[in-house]
Amino acid sequence: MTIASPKLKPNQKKQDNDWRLFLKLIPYTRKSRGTLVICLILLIPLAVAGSIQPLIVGQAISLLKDEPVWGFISGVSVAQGINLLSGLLLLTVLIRLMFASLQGYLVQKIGQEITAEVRQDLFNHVTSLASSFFDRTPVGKLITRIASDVEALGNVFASGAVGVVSDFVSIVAIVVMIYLTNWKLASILVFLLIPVTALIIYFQQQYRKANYKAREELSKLNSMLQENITGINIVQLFQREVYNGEMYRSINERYRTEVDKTIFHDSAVSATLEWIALVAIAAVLWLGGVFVLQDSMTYGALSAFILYAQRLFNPLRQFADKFTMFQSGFTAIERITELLSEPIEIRDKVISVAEGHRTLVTDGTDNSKTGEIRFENVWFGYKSDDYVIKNLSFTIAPGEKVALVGPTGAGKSSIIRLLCRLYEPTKGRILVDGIDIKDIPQADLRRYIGVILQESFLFAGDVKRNITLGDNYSLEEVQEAAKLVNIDSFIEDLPNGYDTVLRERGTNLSGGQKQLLAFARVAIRNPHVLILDEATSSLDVSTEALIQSALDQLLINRSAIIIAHRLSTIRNVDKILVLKRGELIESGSHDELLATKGLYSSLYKLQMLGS
Ligand SMILES: Nc1ncnc2c1ncn2[C@@H]1O[C@H](COP(=O)(O)OP(=O)(O)OP(=O)(O)O)[C@@H](O)[C@H]1O
Repeated sequence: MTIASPKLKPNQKKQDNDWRLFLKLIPYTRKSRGTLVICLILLIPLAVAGSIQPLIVGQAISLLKDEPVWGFISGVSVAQGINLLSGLLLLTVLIRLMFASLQGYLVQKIGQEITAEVRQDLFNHVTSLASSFFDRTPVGKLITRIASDVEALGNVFASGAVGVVSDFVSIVAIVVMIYLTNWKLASILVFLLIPVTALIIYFQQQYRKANYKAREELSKLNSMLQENITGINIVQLFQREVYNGEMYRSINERYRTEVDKTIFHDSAVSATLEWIALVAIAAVLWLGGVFVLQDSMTYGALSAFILYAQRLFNPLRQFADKFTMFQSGFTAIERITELLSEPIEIRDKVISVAEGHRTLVTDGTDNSKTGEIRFENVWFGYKSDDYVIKNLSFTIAPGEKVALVGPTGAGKSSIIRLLCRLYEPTKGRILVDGIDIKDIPQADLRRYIGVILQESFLFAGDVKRNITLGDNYSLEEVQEAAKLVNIDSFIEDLPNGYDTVLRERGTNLSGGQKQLLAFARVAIRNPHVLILDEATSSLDVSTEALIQSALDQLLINRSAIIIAHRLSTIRNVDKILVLKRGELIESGSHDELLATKGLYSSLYKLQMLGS
């Protein structure tokens, strides 16, 4: 399920936007619809029980003052009447107590269900977004949205949503009751409601604006915190603690200022209501006193009225409190919607049945005829006007080993990212076994190609899980893969072998050790094409030799693209493609390129001189 909507900026909001935002959540209530209906039905007994309580108190006072009372207590003694009325009052209290707790529980439950579903949708959506999205979005910002915005939304449902409806029903019930009791006094109260409502709406709007800004500042604050924790080594090595602390302080200060504004507007609502409630009670006492003196109103009715006046402002105050939460909730929905409507730029092509699926051969044992890679006039730039790959064309035949060589920033890694479809070419086509990669489901493509990067990411969990990554491989298969890349003895030497628990991001392993696991991770998947992007550069010479001999095994009958700065490691490949600023400038075998005396030959000679 996804919420798709045009992006909303805070200053573009129209009045009805709040409700439009709210409606976006309706699909999420589908599962809890039954519970929601029960909550709404419970509102009726709750409102009725609440609104007759002042009347019962009024009747008791009338009974004591010998004024006209309800029929069923007029024929009994005062003591009996008081007993009956107390019993009735107790009953209403019990009804409210019972139903209010049941309703509270059910509403919380619905809130949690909806929140969980929104959170899941956000996770699924964010993990489907293309790399370019992550290039421009700070991690802390994403985490804030997924964690605290969803939480704010949860709070709306947990105590706000049905609560507001219940407050509204209470207000309506009280208004009906007071009009039935005395329309003149009732009109004073209702008249006072008008300026109160206007003031509340004004303060709420201000609150909403401040809240949006506060959330934005919180995102920035979290981004910075996340950056500093992730890069803690650099922060400490370059003594950036004080400098970064100052930057953090200034964002923190801005966040505090915005939160202050939200608190001010929130308190302003409560203070206004407090003040108006007192004015209302004074007005009722004054005018009601006059009516009692003129004998046009009973003491009992006046007492009931004073209680009503208090109660009318109570739900209004709660209404205002919840409105604050609602405003935070709307801000949260707005920001969540923004993220959910972030387009998934790289999608699998929808293929009609007639067209048929074009999938790669992934389960054959003979890899020698598969794994052809062709770039056809490919152009690509991370920014639209700045090409880092320019009109690139080359073909890698099945089983061929090709090295990409070139100075830093020449575009070698970008070629790999394009081939794995982490980014889309701006122009041109990339084909694998004659099929445009846009026509291949991403999962198939990425299963077909095994990539080992310079630095591998490890997840918290044990060694085995870091190799299987949740796929269904037996321990024997994992051991076999480890043996294939010569790292079985390394794993067996770990404290608990394959069950050794790795900490987050694998910090209890060295850079080279992490890399070894990455080799097993790819080997177990038996890919048709192997890509090594500076994969062995973090290994010491003897480990590299060990891995290299394993790699030679792994590379048999498989196409491979190898990126290496140490040119001595790629001497034996079938073909070397030399890139400079995104362009292919030389191509051929090691010997051919040396003979042409171009960029490759000068790079190679420089390295030979160095060593
Ligand atoms: N995520 C990104 N966003 C914007 N520009 C990028 C991004 N990644 C790389 N670039 C730019 O693209 C160009 C090519 O980068 P690429 O990583 O492909 O080079 P490379 O040849 O692999 O370099 P190296 O040998 O240093 O790894 C560089 O100029 C780099 O600044």
